[in-house]
Amino acid sequence: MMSTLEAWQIEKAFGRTHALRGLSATIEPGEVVAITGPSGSGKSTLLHCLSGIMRPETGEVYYAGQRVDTLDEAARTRLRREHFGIVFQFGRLVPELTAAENVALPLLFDRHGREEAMTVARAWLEEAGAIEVADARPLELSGGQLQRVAVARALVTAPKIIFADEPTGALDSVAGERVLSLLLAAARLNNATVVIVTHDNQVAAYADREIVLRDGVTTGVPA
Ligand SMILES: Nc1ncnc2c1ncn2[C@@H]1O[C@H](COP(=O)(O)OP(=O)(O)OP(=O)(O)O)[C@@H](O)[C@H]1O
Repeated sequence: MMSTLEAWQIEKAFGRTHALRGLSATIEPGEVVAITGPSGSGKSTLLHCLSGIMRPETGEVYYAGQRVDTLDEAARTRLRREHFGIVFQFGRLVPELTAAENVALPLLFDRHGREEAMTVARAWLEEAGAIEVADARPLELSGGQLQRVAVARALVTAPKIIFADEPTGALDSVAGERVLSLLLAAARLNNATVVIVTHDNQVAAYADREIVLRDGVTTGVPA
């Protein structure tokens, strides 16, 4: 089974809004997949269901052959910490911590010693082109720097799958392209799968495959 990710007929509603309406998708190990589609078509909801942040109401989600959607919160959190890395649009770094401490955090949760965690964190900041801001706090960083730190944090545990929700959405095209190529290069180092939600056709062009959503289901027709 390896690290295949599968969704079978998943449905998720928020009140009367049916964000996902029976969506099925399979993502193979090592694939780079862009989830695209118009605003409100369910892209982020799909990412949240695949990554175990959210549970669909019906349908099934599997990671490496293991059912994910029926796991309780603690087990899904453990799965995310051990196997997944997640990059959000605005970094979502902890403001009180330095960039290096933010990157080290997943390792500290994983019970690594502080010194080792900081060494590995700095190595990933170097890889992400953000070593010069290692000791700065998030409020002192530009959007591009924030996202490079967020990428380093997502990769520090060598995840099997990297989920990114509009990782370049807050950046201009030059900074966005830099963050994206860095994310993909780092993923390749680990043979990781990459699942990116994006509005941006340029970002989608980097993907091996596009999953196009419309009204909570996949469509073969590009948006
Ligand atoms: N937490 C929530 N509470 C209520 N409604 C929600 C919630 N999350 C998503 N929705 C609704 O579900 C639908 C799908 O939202 P989702 O964020 O998945 O779409 P999207 O394709 O990622 O949109 P965008 O490109 O604008 O980010 C939308 O109508 C949205 O308003």
